Amino acid sequence: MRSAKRLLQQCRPLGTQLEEVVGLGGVRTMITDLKAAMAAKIPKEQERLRELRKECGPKALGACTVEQAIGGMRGIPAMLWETSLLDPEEGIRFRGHTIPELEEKLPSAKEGGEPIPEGLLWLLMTGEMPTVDQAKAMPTVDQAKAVTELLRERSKVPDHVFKVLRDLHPNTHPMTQLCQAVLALQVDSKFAADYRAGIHKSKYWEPVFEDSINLIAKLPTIAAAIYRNTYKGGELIEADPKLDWAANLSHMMGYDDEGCLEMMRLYQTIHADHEGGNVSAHATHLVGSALSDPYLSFTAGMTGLAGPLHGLANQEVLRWLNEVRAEVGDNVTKEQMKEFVWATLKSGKVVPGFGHAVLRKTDPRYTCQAGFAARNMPDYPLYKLVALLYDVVPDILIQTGKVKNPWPNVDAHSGVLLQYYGITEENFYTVLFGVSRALGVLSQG
Ligand SMILES: CC(=O)SCCNC(=O)CCNC(=O)[C@H](O)C(C)(C)COP(=O)(O)OP(=O)(O)OC[C@H]1O[C@@H](n2cnc3c(N)ncnc32)[C@H](O)[C@@H]1OP(=O)(O)O
Ligand SMILES: O=C([O-])CC(=O)C(=O)O
Repeated sequence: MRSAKRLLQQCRPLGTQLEEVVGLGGVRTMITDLKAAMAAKIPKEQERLRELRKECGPKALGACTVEQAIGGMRGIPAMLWETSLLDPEEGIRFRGHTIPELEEKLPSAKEGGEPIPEGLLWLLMTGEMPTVDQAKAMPTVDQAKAVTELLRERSKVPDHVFKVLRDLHPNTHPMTQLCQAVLALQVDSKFAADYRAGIHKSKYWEPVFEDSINLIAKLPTIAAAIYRNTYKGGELIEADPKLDWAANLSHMMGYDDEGCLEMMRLYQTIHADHEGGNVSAHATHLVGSALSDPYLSFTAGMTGLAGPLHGLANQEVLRWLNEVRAEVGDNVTKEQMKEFVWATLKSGKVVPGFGHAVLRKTDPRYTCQAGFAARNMPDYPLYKLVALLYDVVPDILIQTGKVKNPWPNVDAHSGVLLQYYGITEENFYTVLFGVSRALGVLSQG
């Protein structure tokens, strides 16, 4: 199943822009409070959806074939997904912006640095690029910085959640731990409480927003606790109040290298959203449609992300690369690599990190990470090994005659960046993916 957004664009009334607010004395101010920004938009968005239904309700979006029904509804434009749009040739656009555009336009923590996910969250939720405080004429703080503060205020994780994590079987996979921790937080769901109290349906968005922000704010601490419990003897590290959301995740895991902080900001930005038809987004949305609260819905998405054909592929890529290195050493030749790829296919396995349900070109998130690696770790052997795969794998997958997209996806490259900065425990990688994915699937709401 895929987003119906492109087909619906023809029916879209004029887009609503986030308005500047004229305050007391006629001084123009810009909304920096994310909830206020949402409150200014939501009634119009609700109206737009009603209009869309009224005007375009009976229009057909496309045909549905038997193959699509058998193939898990791939390619059927059957879901409205506002936050991102996936083009098979071009890749993902977040609210209309490509990955290179985001790298250029989103605010960063330091001059010319990587984008911060707080800016992306503002963009995903409001549909507007966050302002930065460069035009000093505006009596405002940076909108992305305001999101950093909002998340910091809500970041405290209740003790009972740490207890749940500590009591799990020591072999529990980090993704299973993530799901358990999020479910443990559900006791504090504002949406569940307000629903019980009889909230009017036009107001649902408010407690959903509160739950979503509370959850996003707590995820770095939860992820870091899973990491430290599983691999570092359980000694937790406090958040640093000077750091932003993604940098704090790296810091609480125990990685303070400036390069690693920048890598984590980029990683958390680009993994956030991939339209609505992928398993994690679809599962979150599906469960949410039963009015299950954001904690329950997000957990459904995470159980899907934990599958090896979806988010767990980043773990599988590293395992697979380590098998190559164990068998032939670090200086793998092109011929040895080809043999290894064929052996993988002949044993009935997939080549992890290659192929895609929608994309028909190299994933721009792969290209973005390869660019980061070229800038920051040009001589790193694992980076070179992944670059060699790019030369070898697509040709072989084409020769199988059945793979629709032989090019690498996001998961082919993310492990290289993490390994370089010392985060070597590949079983943990999908948790980092999941923390980022919360930004997209919870913004879609
Ligand atoms: C964040 C993400 O989720 S990105 C995806 C991460 N997953 C991976 O990297 C795992 C490897 N890739 C794959 O398994 C697939 O390409 C998927 C799951 C991503 C997409 O699956 P599909 O939409 O079914 O792909 P496609 O239509 O090309 O599949 C046709 C055939 O090619 C096979 N194929 C597709 N990709 C690969 C691959 N990388 N290696 C081997 N075979 C493959 C499929 O298994 C299928 O075989 P079958 O007819 O014997 O069942
Ligand atoms: O879109 C998909 O099917 C899978 C994917 O790349 C993602 O969810 O990031």
